[in-house]
Amino acid sequence: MEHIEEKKQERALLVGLNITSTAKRTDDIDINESMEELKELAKAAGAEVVGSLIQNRQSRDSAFYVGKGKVEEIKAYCESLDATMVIFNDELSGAHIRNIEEIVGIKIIDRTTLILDIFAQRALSKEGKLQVELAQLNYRLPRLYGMGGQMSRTGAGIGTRGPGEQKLEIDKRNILNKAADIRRELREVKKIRETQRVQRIKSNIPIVALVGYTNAGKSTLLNELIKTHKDYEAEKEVFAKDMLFATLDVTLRKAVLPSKKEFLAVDTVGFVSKLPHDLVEAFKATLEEVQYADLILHVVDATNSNYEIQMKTTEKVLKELGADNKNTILVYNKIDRLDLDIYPKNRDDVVYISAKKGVNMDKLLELIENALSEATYQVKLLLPYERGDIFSKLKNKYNVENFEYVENGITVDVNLLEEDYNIYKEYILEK
Ligand SMILES: Nc1nc2c(ncn2[C@@H]2O[C@H](COP(=O)(O)OP(=O)(O)OP(=O)(O)O)[C@@H](O)[C@H]2O)c(=O)[nH]1
Ligand SMILES: [Mg+2]
Repeated sequence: MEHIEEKKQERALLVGLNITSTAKRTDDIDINESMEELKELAKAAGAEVVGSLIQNRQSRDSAFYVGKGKVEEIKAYCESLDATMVIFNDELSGAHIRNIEEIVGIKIIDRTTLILDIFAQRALSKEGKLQVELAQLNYRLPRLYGMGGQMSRTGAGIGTRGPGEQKLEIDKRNILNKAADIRRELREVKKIRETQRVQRIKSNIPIVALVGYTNAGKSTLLNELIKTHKDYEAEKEVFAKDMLFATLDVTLRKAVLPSKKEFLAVDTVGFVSKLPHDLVEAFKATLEEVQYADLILHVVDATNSNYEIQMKTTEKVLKELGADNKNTILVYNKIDRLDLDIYPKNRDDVVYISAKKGVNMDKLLELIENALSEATYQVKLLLPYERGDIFSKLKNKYNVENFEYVENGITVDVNLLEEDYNIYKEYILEK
């Protein structure tokens, strides 16, 4: 049985283009590092990487991306390596794929397809699956006439999972209809999510979202954070592994602060450089948890030689999500692997930890506690009777248990978020 499985594994040749002419953007990963990451992505998708090459060019070739001569070289190289597919490090147009495929004669995919494929393999929740499918349809739409014969003939394997093989051939109209259906379904899921969110906000439990580059240690940290909660059981731990995109679904778990106050820790999908825009778009719904979080922990793998670029990538995605102005603590992780005599000093918004070894967790929890306590204000409001609208708004959003009808209005005890504190300041009776 086993060797049959092995036979099916794709043998991938990786191809990168290093553009030499234009001024290099500072947030671009070095081409060698980028290829190393592509290799990890290919492995995460289940392929065996049999070779890797980089082409230096002044600019990309309009028809063959890396140039026709190079494509011919790739063909010969693939034959000698017995490769079954070629993975390009950038997003290709439909014409590029078709032209290159015609010469090389085996399946050609790009980085975007590879990432979408990993997501399609890993998505577990209904919402996750819908989101990936939507991203795949959006990717395919402009390339409908570009995906060549190889794609349709192979029938299985990386790049063909998801919406299914036949769907590659359905016309644009069908794809558009399908995309509209998925959007509708996602809106339904979103409604449920919103209801849950309102309940959470009403219960006054603050939400702390763990975000960061893939493999930074977000899930490991979440598992460490939840251990002290009274309801902790091993089954509540989330999947953490040395693998890109180990996490795809957003998971919320209860954790507890030194003051015994509870908070909800949210594990999220990791980011990666050149993350397909369609995917960010599609995952916006899931990542809304991040937008609504009271606090963000930006988890960074401090041992990664590219950690600064990884941070920039994460910040860029957060900005796209509209969560860049959130209260954030920078968490440098994996310091157990840093050979330091003296650890850098922790600051109010920066902490150095080892999630795996549980180093400096007390310091992190203290920072979370401080950040969260700043975020809410316990107040007594006096709302005049003609402002019943405010009272209903507060009742919808907060846990309003203590209120009283008095002579000149309603007095309400409520723990306000900063944004509402600023809006309703004028009605404060006492703090
Ligand atoms: N040495 C060391 N390894 C760690 C630490 N934290 C996490 N790791 C390892 O890093 C790898 C990735 O950890 P995860 O927690 O899955 O990372 P993640 O950020 O959730 O990754 P994705 O879900 O793929 O985005 C695992 O092999 C962890 O064991 C740490 O503090 N020290
Ligand atoms: Mg994870």
